Amino acid sequence: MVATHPIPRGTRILSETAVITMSATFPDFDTAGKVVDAKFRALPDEQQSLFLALHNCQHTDHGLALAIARTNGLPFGDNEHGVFLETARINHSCLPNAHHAWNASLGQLTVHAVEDIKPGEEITITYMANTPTFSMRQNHLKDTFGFTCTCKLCSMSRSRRKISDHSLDRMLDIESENEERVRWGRSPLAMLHALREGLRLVEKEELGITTLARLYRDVVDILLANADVARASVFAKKERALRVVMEGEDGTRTTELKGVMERPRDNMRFGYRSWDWLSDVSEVPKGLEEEAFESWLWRA
Ligand SMILES: C[S@@+](CC[C@H](N)C(=O)[O-])C[C@H]1O[C@@H](n2cnc3c(N)ncnc32)[C@H](O)[C@@H]1O
Repeated sequence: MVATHPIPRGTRILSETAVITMSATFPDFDTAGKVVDAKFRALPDEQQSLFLALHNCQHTDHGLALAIARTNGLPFGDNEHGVFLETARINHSCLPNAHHAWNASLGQLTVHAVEDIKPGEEITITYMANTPTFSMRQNHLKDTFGFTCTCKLCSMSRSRRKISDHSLDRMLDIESENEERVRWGRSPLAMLHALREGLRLVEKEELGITTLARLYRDVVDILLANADVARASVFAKKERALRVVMEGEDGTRTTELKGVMERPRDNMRFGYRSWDWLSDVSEVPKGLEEEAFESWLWRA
């Protein structure tokens, strides 16, 4: 999919309804093949033709409809995958210029430009939930989608890639260490400081808005879970600014963050781990120098 005119950052490029949906956790391929085939046959002729024209890079042992659905399906909502006929035409980049998100109020998938896109430039999204190291990305994309990625991140010089991989490796460690801490309900302060390190790496490696927003989301969650409403409201504002670009004002997460900023105690995550850091929005310090404010913000 290629831009035919300039697309400013934050523009909603498209929003669309799925033609076929399936549970992300289907019982077995045989059942899934039959279910997806029945859904395909129920489509109007025009949609059937558009669906059949989509790329297929999967085995067809369980039917062509399932193979096409697996090549083109995107996760959405709570635990579903859907085929969206237009979005399915968008290629992958590990540093994409667009972002896809499920918009619950519209019941549609939206795609937003996250950078200014020039006429003639390809529009790209990421097919991955995070950005692992070069070889992990290459192997995953080759195995699942059958292509060799040559995006900006994957075509760096060998020496530059080594530095990038070092940071990405550390990011993976930070995220898995934090998952462990969440599982055992331990060390919110260590989690917070690990995320601060992660955010610095994202900025250093220019990993883009999607990774930045994902880390901010974790920060907001940790603060809310420990009842630190003052800091959560500051980070919610930072994350919301990114989500407006990625998902629009009516985006599901954008709307949730507005709630966190205005009525943090109503959020279901408020205090669910502890009340150890209980604070009030009125406690956000005013008039501090940047360094002192950052120090307060990160509980440094
Ligand atoms: C969901 S489809 C994307 C749209 C597809 N290119 C089309 O024309 O319909 C996924 C397939 O597109 C191709 N593709 C996606 N991103 C690519 C990339 N960065 N480089 C090469 N091929 C890519 C691969 O063949 C992949 O299996």
